[in-house]
Amino acid sequence: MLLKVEGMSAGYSGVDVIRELDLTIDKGEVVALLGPNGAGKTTTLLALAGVLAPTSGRVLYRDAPLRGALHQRARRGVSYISEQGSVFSRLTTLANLRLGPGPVADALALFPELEPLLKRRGGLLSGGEQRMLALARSLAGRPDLLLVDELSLGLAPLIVRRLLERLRAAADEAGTAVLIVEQHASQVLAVSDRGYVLRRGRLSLSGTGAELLASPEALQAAYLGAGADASSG
Ligand SMILES: Nc1ncnc2c1ncn2[C@@H]1O[C@H](COP(=O)(O)OP(=O)(O)OP(=O)(O)O)[C@@H](O)[C@H]1O
Repeated sequence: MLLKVEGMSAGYSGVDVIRELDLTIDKGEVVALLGPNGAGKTTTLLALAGVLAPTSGRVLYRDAPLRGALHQRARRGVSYISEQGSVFSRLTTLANLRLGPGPVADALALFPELEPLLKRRGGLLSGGEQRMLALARSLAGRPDLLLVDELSLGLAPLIVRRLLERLRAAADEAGTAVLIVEQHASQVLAVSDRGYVLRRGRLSLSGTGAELLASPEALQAAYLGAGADASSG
């Protein structure tokens, strides 16, 4: 198992907003972390990225504790793309790519769409182009574990599909394990091996991507808190 999270709790100012989470990710797996607004998805990623310290539980990465700040985790192959896109808005696309952990040529091979945009400042790129830039930069470094927050926020479905397919390819071709946070379930589950649904900081449902897609009622119940719900705390 690449990543094993056991009983992880984390929050802000001494108040836990995620509680006792258990989750695993294997090499080459795409795992969706789903749930309604405020469920704790971003908080989970922040805790795994080293931005936020868990208040309890263990996080094992390749059987050893995952510790330290984001840059220290990056050396162990962990990459994190925040909801804001992780793009430096005053730097050009090219400068953004050069700051990345891998060759610029590799980033451009993954997203040739960026080629005509190399001289443009990051802040002037469209939302979709910024997401491509962030993904290209990260994937060029061939991370072992990629944590991605809200890829689809405000983007056209076609672009979302392109980005998700790139992530699936990174998992299949480079063995990257991807944990992807999404509010909208169906598109991401279509490329995911497994999914977890968070509700009010606790896991309320999990299954394979196919299982979760095949049972929209269970998924909806997990979001709304009806039916099979373990998140009443
Ligand atoms: N910096 C913060 N300080 C205090 N509380 C916070 C902070 N960030 C988030 N929270 C609270 O923690 C809870 C979980 O937030 P989180 O952002 O992890 O949810 P989410 O599932 O990612 O939601 P969304 O889909 O809306 O982004 C929410 O109740 C939120 O208000």
